Amino acid sequence: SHETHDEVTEAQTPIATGNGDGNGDGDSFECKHPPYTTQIVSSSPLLVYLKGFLTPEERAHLRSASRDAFRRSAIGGGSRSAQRTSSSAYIGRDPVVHCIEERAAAFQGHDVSRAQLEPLQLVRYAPSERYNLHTDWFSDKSDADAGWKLATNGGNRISSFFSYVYVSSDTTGGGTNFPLISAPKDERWCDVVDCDEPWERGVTFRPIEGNAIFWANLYADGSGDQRTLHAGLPVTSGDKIGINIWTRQAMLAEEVRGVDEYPEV
Ligand SMILES: O=C(O)CCC(=O)C(=O)O
Ligand SMILES: [Fe+2]
Repeated sequence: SHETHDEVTEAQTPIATGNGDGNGDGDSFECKHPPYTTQIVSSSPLLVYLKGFLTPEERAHLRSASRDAFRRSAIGGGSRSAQRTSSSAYIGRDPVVHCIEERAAAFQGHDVSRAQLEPLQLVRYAPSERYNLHTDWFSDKSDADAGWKLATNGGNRISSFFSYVYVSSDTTGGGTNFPLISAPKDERWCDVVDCDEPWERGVTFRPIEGNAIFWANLYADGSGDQRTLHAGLPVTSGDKIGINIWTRQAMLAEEVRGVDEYPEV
């Protein structure tokens, strides 16, 4: 219909026209959430697959806004590690980021607010780079600065989104593997799941631009769920950029989240 056509045009034009500085602060941007689809992969722990969670325009913006900010990734405690050989970049809040934050919070229901989200983190992998098996939730034993994280900053990570921002056409490898979650059985999953992996490896999602996985990290009593163990498998060729959206149990201090320049109206 005419209306549908208009919506598509509006969703695509504003970011592209912006003010051209790549900061997403052009005043023409209007947040329009894409009609992404969701499917449950596992109910315990909860793991949901989302198709079309990030639009092509949002992905292009995330890439250009983070281009110069990548540094060798750290793990808990702020240290470099052979466990995680990727580069990461934190991206400041701008209208596009705000829009993605709003979507990520809304997906989790009315009891989760945008103020519980950590600053969004992009992760870039070049060939051979990977992130070995880990959980995203903090355990005070493994994290040198867990006290800082837990006390002042909203507690533990209740959930994670990992979305694929960029996957070069020659990319091989680079799936996201959950060894303790059973792979779904129906062959229709094979468009997003690597069905060539042996079943004892659990489930491996192939990196597909715009799609995302969401999972719950904690049990109802707040303790970490070890079954959420996962890895960013080595990229064997090409490049992969993903984004982490982590939600805490409570609102984060402004010193962590940054002043909210784009409050909800
Ligand atoms: O790269 C991936 O597929 C997963 C990355 C990840 O788990 C993380 O950055 O915490
Ligand atoms: Fe992770």
